Amino acid sequence: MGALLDIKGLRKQFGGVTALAGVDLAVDEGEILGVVGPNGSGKTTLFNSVTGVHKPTAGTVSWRGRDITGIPANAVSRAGIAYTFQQAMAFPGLSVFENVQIATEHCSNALANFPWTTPASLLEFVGLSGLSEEKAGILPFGRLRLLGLALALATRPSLILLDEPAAGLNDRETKTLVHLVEQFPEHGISVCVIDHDMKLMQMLCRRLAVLDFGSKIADGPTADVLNDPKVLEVYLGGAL
Ligand SMILES: Nc1ncnc2c1ncn2[C@@H]1O[C@H](COP(=O)(O)OP(=O)(O)OP(=O)(O)O)[C@@H](O)[C@H]1O
Repeated sequence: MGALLDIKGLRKQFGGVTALAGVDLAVDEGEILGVVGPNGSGKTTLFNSVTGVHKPTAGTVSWRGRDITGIPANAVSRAGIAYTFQQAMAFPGLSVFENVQIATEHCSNALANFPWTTPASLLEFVGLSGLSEEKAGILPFGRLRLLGLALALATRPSLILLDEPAAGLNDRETKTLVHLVEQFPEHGISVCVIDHDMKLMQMLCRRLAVLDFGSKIADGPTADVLNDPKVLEVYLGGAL
């Protein structure tokens, strides 16, 4: 069986800056894949070039065997790919419940056996039931992150791209996040996650891909990749 998401030769140029220099990356059904790399190595550009935020300069993105290269963000979402940004996106003046309600109402994906089809079930899953009447704008950062996860799940995706989901979270919040994300594959949701927190990546991902200057320099089982001399060299020549 082919990969769920199959990226081939992806290239993104911003004027004279080569953010992606021809990246191949496949996400398989049911996996949690990690993408790491130093600042500016192209991780967010990779997500942006898959999700319609940027049009790739060259290369292809296939989704379940269909070419989706350069399609707009709303079409990517309808296809079943959700994206959580580094900054959680929610309407600050609306309640937590209303935010999730709007997201569920705009969902047209009919994923069989999807467990969280109502705003209440989504809020319960991410542990925000008790805050459903609060305005999203007053939520502390960690809770806002959980709301971002609920909003992504509300689109009933088959794949979620998480961009630095644990940035700014404390240890307890990070554990909560890991506990939630670990459950996604058993509900038919694959995951591709970017983060700098190697402890988090080791907890979540059996496979890691490493970007450096817009090129993939390693891709394989997490423990192997973290011991790869090329990867150690990129991380300041030190142990991770
Ligand atoms: N919209 C843009 N316009 C111009 N250059 C950009 C743009 N977005 C990214 N870049 C450049 O592309 C390169 C890759 O950036 P990107 O944000 O993808 O890296 P990253 O690995 O996600 O970094 P970080 O870990 O710091 O978030 C960098 O040199 C960055 O300055």
